[in-house]
Amino acid sequence: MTAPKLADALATAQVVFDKATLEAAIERMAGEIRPAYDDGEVPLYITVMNGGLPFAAQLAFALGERGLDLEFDYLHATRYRGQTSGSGLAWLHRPATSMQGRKVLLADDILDEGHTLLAVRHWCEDQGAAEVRIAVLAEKVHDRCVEGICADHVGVRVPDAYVFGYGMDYYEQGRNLPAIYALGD
Ligand SMILES: O=P(O)(O)OC[C@H]1O[C@H](OP(=O)(O)OP(=O)(O)O)[C@H](O)[C@@H]1O
Ligand code: HPA
Repeated sequence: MTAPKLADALATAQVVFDKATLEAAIERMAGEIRPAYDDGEVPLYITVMNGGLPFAAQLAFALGERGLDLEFDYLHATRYRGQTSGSGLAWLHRPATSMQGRKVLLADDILDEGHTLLAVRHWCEDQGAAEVRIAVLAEKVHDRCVEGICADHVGVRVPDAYVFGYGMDYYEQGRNLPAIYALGD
């Protein structure tokens, strides 16, 4: 099946957050997160691929500017697989670094229904993480979120529509758009 075209989606999509607003939100988040690591322990910074990549990079620099060192690793768990609705979670890569006794900071693009980050957080806890903190660029506002998950740090709240850009894909396209768009009707 050929994927719907990004250009067609952009023709009717709305910009919900532009680049300047997102950059400011990430700076604010870094300011909020920094004091959680004042004890000098280096957190294990886990990027949730693929969508979390641009946000995680920007947040890492903003934390570095505030004097916080991070140890990097990543995981890839996906339940949308290039589609606009989710199904079962598939783990494509697990971090190689031991989490035993570590403070883990997860960076992802979006908390939508919460299944992905709930499973990821449980996995980190099962691996012996001493603490798991979650930072997401966007949280979707609706009442379908699973019980037992919330983000500790949120950049922006997005409406209940399929969103893309700034790491998030439209059929694996548009991840490097420097704004968040909501898909039109
Ligand atoms: O809260 P949920 O409803 O579980 O959805 C959020 C997850 O979905 C997206 O990942 P996706 O499965 O699209 O994988 P990708 O990052 O590789 O695109 C996104 O990056 C989050 O990890
Ligand atoms: O609205 C979304 N857009 C992109 N990826 C997603 N993963 C969960 N929800 C979304």
